Amino acid sequence: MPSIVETPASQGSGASPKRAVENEFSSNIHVTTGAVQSNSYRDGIAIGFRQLWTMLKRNTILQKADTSRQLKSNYHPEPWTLPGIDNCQGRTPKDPCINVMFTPDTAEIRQILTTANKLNQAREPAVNLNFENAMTDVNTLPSSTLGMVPVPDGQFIYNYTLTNPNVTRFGIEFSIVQGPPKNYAYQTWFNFTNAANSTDPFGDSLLSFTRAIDEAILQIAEGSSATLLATLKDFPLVPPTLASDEVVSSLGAMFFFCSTMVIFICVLNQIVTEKELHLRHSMQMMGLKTLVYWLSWWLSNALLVLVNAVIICGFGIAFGFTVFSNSNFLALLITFFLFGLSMVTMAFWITTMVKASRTAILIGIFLFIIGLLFESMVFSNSYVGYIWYDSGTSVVAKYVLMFIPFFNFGKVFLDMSLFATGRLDILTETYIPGPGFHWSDMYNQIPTSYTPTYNAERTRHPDVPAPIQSWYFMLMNIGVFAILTLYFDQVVADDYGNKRHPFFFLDPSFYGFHFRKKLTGRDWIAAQETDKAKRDSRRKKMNKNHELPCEDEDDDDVNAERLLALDPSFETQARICNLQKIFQESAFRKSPLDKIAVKDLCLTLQEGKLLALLGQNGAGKSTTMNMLSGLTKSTGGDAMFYGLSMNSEMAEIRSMMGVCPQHDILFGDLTAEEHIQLYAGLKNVPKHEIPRLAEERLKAVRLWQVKDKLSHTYSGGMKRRLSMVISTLGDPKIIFLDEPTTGMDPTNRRHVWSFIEKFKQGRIIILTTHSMEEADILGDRICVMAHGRLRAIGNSIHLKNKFGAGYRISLVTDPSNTEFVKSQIESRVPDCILKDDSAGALLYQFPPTSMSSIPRLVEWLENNGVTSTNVHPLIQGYGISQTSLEEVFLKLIRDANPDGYQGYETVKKVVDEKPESESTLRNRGSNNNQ
Ligand SMILES: Nc1ncnc2c1ncn2[C@@H]1O[C@H](COP(=O)(O)OP(=O)(O)OP(=O)(O)O)[C@@H](O)[C@H]1O
Repeated sequence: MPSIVETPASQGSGASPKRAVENEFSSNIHVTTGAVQSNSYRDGIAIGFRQLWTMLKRNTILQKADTSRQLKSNYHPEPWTLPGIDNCQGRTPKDPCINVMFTPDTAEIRQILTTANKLNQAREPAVNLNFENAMTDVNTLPSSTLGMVPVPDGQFIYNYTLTNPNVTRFGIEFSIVQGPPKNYAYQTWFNFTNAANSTDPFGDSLLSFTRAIDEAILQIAEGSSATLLATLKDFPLVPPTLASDEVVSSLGAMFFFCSTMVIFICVLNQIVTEKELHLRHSMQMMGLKTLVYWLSWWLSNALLVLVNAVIICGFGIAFGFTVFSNSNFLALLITFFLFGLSMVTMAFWITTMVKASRTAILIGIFLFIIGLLFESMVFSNSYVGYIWYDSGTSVVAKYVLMFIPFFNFGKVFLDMSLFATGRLDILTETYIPGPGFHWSDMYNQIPTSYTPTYNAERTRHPDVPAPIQSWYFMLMNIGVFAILTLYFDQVVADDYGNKRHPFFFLDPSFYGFHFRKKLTGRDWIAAQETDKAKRDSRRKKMNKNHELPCEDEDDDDVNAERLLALDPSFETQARICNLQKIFQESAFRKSPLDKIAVKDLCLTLQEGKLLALLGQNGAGKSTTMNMLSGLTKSTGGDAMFYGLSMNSEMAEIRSMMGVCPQHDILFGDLTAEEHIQLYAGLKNVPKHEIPRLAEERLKAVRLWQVKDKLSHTYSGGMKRRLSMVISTLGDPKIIFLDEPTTGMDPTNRRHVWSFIEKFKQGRIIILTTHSMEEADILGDRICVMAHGRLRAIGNSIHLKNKFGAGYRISLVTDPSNTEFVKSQIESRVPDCILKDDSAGALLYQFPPTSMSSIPRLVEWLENNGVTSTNVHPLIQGYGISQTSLEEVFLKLIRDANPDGYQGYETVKKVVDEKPESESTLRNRGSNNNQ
């Protein structure tokens, strides 16, 4: 401890006492602090150990004190007056019972029991126990309460108490060995449970009974040499197998609900994935009917649900669950089947509103959890399970519950399990087997004995309907969900924006009744013109506040094609008139900013003449194909194929149409041959023809060798070839091929080209492509689109001549002759353009206007070229080439994009040039401020 002392130094220096204290203190502190620092760690451990030791000592002392106090009380218990044995009680207070069963029945044992009875009489309360007739049958129940009953042996006591729980109060099995010394041994059987004849070993009655027997033996054996051995044994309990049965009956609805819900989630996933991959659309384009589509899914899932129901019922019976073994098999099977079907149909309905499979699975899991909680909480006991049927429950709640399949399933399963598995009587703890669930029970209202009294004050019983009602509700669920599926499938917009009017079902044409007169070709064309005029005036009105960019004039050929398409006297197999597609920015209103993907397209199509559609990305080619194939609804105009209108008779057109969409329409888990079988089936190709067709077509596109491989193992080019072949099934008169050769190697592409070339006879084929070579080779007519409009149309030569730069001639001469050769060429073709002149190599361009002069020039080149006689020719060599289609295409695209083509569809000028609104500017300003 630092000490405060006055040192001589402090005194001498005249320092204040405070300073002296500080100095002293601080010097001491220094030492002390050092000592504390060096010892604190060790001291800390030492202190810890010391504290631990102290606490251990304290605990030992406390424990010793506690034990000695307990021992003291055990050694010297409080005195206790033992009561006598009172009368037994049966399963219920009214039921007769047996007080004592004893064995063996000898005079000596009767003497012991008589003495014990007498000794018992001396206590309060006491019952007088008489000897009764012997009992030998374990199934005999007493008709009145019995005193002391002789029985054959200990095994009988075991069996009897097991068969008839809570009937017997005590059993006593003697084993007396005659001495000397004589040994009195006995075993007392007692009821260990808290019910009815409870003989709680720590309570009074068991002690009273053994005490009475012990005293009786001591009294009888008094004066002789004897030993006494008393043991205790509890009666057997209800076999443990009942426990699992109890779980199945109370939570079965939950367990069995799970297997059906797995099917539910799978259905959601399968159908939405099919939609997501556009496989459903492709099948519809190939003629698949909506009703057939749903019915096929429904039937295949019905089979799955049936198998699931059979497996559940089979396993339930095999494992011996009473709810299965004690119920009518057919009733159980129908219950599981109807539940499965209603969940499957509910899944169908959900799929109509979901577009992504991931969302579908999440919804499935969510409903699974909700259902699981529902089944486990509501239908795990009859109290909550039946509370909904009370007159006090709101009618709305009842109706809402009716529409939930798992509510109806839970209810009927609860009914069955209550009948089948019986119940444990709470009062007597006795298992009372159920009467079993019979077919007739489906029609009977649930008896009030099964429906708990749950309102103590008003003691109401819910009026629980017959189980069959839940079946009716499940059937109703199936019907309602099926109707909702078909309705939502029509009115919810698909990926292509197709949807019907919410009241489409009021239109007689939906049911196949067409009261409107079919238009003749002339009237149909007139209608298209009127329609276009209306559209134009509407659009003008809407755009009056927006300055639209000036559109350049249509090309002559395009105008001529328009006139031809709108000329009723022109005979052709198909024509497209003023076809238009606008993708709206907002689902609710039209706006000048809506995307015009295709604008007033007019075309004529002839059999045997393939039309190749070229255009930059986003030009509107696929949208045109989608409209023509019925995948997307047009927003204006129409097309007529063989006298059938695209807008109103698409179903008929589809029967003669084949489509190879831009994205492959293949099922990963089907082989090439199975695809042919599927789509040929949809196209109604005669069954016997399908194998021949498959071989012929697959060989043509070189897929025959891999016909048995699953399509997901195919390369991109192979998938494209298969999609192409599919579009040709069913001998279609109209074929749409949207970029059919994308991703194919040159060899296979040529095979496909030759296949298309042969196939186009007698058919209308429209093909879109980005390959100029493909268009050049296959296209009888080529049209180029840009920004949704037709820019040029004609055959390859015509387009090259019209839009190309003409011919190019390159030649080589001796540099000394260059000027002479130039003068000769320019005199023969005055409007030629010299493009290159270097070291005797000349490159000339001849515009299309100079076409007539070219033969003369070629003749002169030939005469002055290398021949067998002329070894030093003026012209050492020359070559002539025409402008390629690619150059024509690039020129047209350049013309259509005066501001430069970025490689993608530019946003409409009107958007670019739209003046920034005040609010936008304000927002920008505030963002900058931030
Ligand atoms: N569902 C849609 N919603 C909005 N705009 C769309 C939709 N489908 C297409 N478009 C737009 O319509 C225009 C034409 O698209 P389309 O797919 O027909 O072009 P394309 O000529 O087939 O292009 P590509 O050669 O790239 O296939 C594009 O600007 C595109 O962005």
